[in-house]
Amino acid sequence: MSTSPIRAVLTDIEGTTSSISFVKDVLFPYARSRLKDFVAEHAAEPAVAEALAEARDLAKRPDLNAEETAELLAAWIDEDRKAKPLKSLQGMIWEDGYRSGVLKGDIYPDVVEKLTAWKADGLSLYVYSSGSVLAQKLIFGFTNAGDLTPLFSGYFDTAIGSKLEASSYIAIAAEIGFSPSEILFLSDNTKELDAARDAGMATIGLDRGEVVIPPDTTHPIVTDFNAIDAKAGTVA
Ligand SMILES: CSCCC(=O)C(=O)COP(=O)(O)O
Ligand SMILES: [Mg+2]
Repeated sequence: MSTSPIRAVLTDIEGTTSSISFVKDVLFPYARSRLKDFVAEHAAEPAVAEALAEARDLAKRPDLNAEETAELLAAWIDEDRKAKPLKSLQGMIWEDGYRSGVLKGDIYPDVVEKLTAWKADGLSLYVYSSGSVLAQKLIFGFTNAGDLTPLFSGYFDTAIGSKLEASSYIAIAAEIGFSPSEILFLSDNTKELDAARDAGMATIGLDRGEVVIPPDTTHPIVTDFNAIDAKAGTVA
């Protein structure tokens, strides 16, 4: 139960506003199938070169050439590694797909309805996802319900820190200018919810039927956004 009125909602994406199956069965295969060609064509561009260098650093494989680094990154997609350089490159590859109309951000209808209502009710809305900020703007910018980006006041990825560390949530609160206790964090991952609660945020978990929520979790759990009283930071 939150003690101060909630002024902002911070939401995860995969498993919370969009299905895990959309990310795993649509977005990841799209990026994986284009990764090698994308790296071959764009390896000299600064943002791509930086991501490739960061991947080599993370893997402690400074010897890898661009093609070998693309193979390493493809293996990371298969492992669902939430590695920042992989997430940066995925966003760049998805951009073509969204802009050409091949990809459409698949956002749950209850999310569109409730985010719109919460915004109209004066709450500020933010995103915090392992997907890059570019990927976040794309998934919400090119959705099956139109461009939802006007709903959001800001986006955060793991450049601010790991989603499993309380310090990341404290940094987000400081950046958006609210006290942690004025922020409600929504996620399907109870470890992320633990970190946000340790930072002082109100938390609600989403059980969309795709992950096993630990039965002993102490976070309130809902199956969709309709069951959330965002201003109270509790289950409706
Ligand atoms: C931003 S859409 C792509 C989602 C993605 O790549 C990802 O890793 C999502 O992780 P989340 O933190 O939103 O569960
Ligand atoms: Mg998630």
